[in-house]
Amino acid sequence: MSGKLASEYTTWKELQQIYDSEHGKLVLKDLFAQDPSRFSKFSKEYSDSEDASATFLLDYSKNLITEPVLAKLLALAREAQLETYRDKMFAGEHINTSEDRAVLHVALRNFDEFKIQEGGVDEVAGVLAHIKEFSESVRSGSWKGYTGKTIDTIVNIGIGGSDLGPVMVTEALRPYAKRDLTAHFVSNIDGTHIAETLRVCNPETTLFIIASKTFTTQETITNAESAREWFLGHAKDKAHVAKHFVALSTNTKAVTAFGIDQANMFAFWDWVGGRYSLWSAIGLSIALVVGYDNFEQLLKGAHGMDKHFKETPLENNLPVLLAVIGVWYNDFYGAQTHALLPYDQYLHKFADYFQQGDMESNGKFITKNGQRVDYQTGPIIWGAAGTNGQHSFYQLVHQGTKLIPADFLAPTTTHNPIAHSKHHRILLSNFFAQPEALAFGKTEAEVRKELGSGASEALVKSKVFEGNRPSNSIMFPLLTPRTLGALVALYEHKIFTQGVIWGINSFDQMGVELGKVLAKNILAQLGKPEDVKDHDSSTTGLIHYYQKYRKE
Ligand SMILES: O=P(O)(O)OC[C@H]1O[C@](O)(CO)[C@@H](O)[C@@H]1O
Repeated sequence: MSGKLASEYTTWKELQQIYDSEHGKLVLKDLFAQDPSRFSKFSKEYSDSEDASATFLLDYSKNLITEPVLAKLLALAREAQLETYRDKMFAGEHINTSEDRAVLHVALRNFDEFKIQEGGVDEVAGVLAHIKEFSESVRSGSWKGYTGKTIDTIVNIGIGGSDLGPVMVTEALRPYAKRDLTAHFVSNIDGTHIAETLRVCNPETTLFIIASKTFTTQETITNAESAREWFLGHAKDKAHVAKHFVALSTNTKAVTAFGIDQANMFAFWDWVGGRYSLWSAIGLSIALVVGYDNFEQLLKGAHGMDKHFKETPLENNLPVLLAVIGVWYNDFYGAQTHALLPYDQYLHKFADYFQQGDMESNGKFITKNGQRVDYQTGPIIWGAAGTNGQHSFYQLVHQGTKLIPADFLAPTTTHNPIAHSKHHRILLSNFFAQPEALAFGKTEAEVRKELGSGASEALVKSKVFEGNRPSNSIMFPLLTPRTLGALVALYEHKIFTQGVIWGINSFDQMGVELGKVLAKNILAQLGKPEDVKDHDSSTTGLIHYYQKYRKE
């Protein structure tokens, strides 16, 4: 990130030349045929240096790369000064320049290993101790509600990063969950979300966790106020709020103004970005559901990946490899999306989580220096847990007109080996087959042979799979808290690396502001048709339609 646009880097131009002259030769079938050691060249095993059980294999051999292409992509990362920016992040420099903030989610899972200078870093251990003490008191039943009953339900009220991380992780770590503690997550301002949740809650045994970094987010505060009103409708006495409402926030003033005791507030700091906050107090619901020890394992797993990212040469650095290969497709092949396809039902929220993680981080057309980019930045992230996607959108992935790079993820061992792991073997056979089909396809000659001479030309053509569609495969022994931590941090650092290459600030989110301001203005005009002012005819027409048909 040298003040230049990425497209001005020498290596970028060289990559463009390579793409222009050689991409036609990058055919996976041929690349594998020419090199029997391609898999061993282009795959790496990660192992947490302190706990070898947190390990995974990254196979990136089914990508449209050769050793020279990969070397040039890594040279691009170097020309963008990735190593310098990585070190700045770990040192606590204010690399979030537009907000003049450090970017230190890595400090939340550091356990005193790296030296990081920034106010609040020395308070991390204290907040973790608070999370431990509180989560253990709720889980053990010693924390009592206003009628003396133990808590059996938690409702996390938050949105964006204050919701998606806890949702994704509590789903991913269900095998470790306390089964008699029900967790709900309310995010949407649509009253249906809180109403349907409260319908199944008992005020005497429910704990509300109000999760908001700023404690000003309209959705969260409105939902929290409705929850408090519902609660007081039953409990009557405001003093009981202390037993049933806690806050996770950086904004002490707003938390106390809401009526939550400061003793029941779990703090974090402005250097924790919302979409990187599951490791902070925002993870309280995770600790409640899976227990503090498992939450700590999650943090340690992420820390292991932080160490790997910080200390490993780029050639062997897994987040960097994923990032530069992503840049290859995004900026040279013109791919617009990237699919995350976990073959693990527990990871069914993984793509949703990284939709915010990646798209809110790298969905930007202005560089840190205020220049408009002349290349694509962050891809559209999407996906679903296998094998559901196969019966839905894989048709387009295999035979559509778009190039869709994808990551396939799967555990070798399932938490649910029902029917002697028959389900898991079938699941994995699909996990192995899909990348193979994408990469190698099926030729016209093969189809003809299969159909015999009577088949129509149209039928033959429709059954051809062009192949040469790239993917990464990630396999791990079992989805444990530590492995999950490592995987999430792997993608976080991939996003960071791509942001550095593109020269953008991955840590602000100015693009969410305009809609919020317009909505505030419109909210004040919803009363009467004559109040509706200063809009285009479409927006005015829509508001008038609402005013005509609404029922209170
Ligand atoms: O935690 P808060 O402050 O309520 O913010 C929620 C979310 O809103 C955003 O600021 C914008 O969508 C996200 O970055 C953030 O995760």
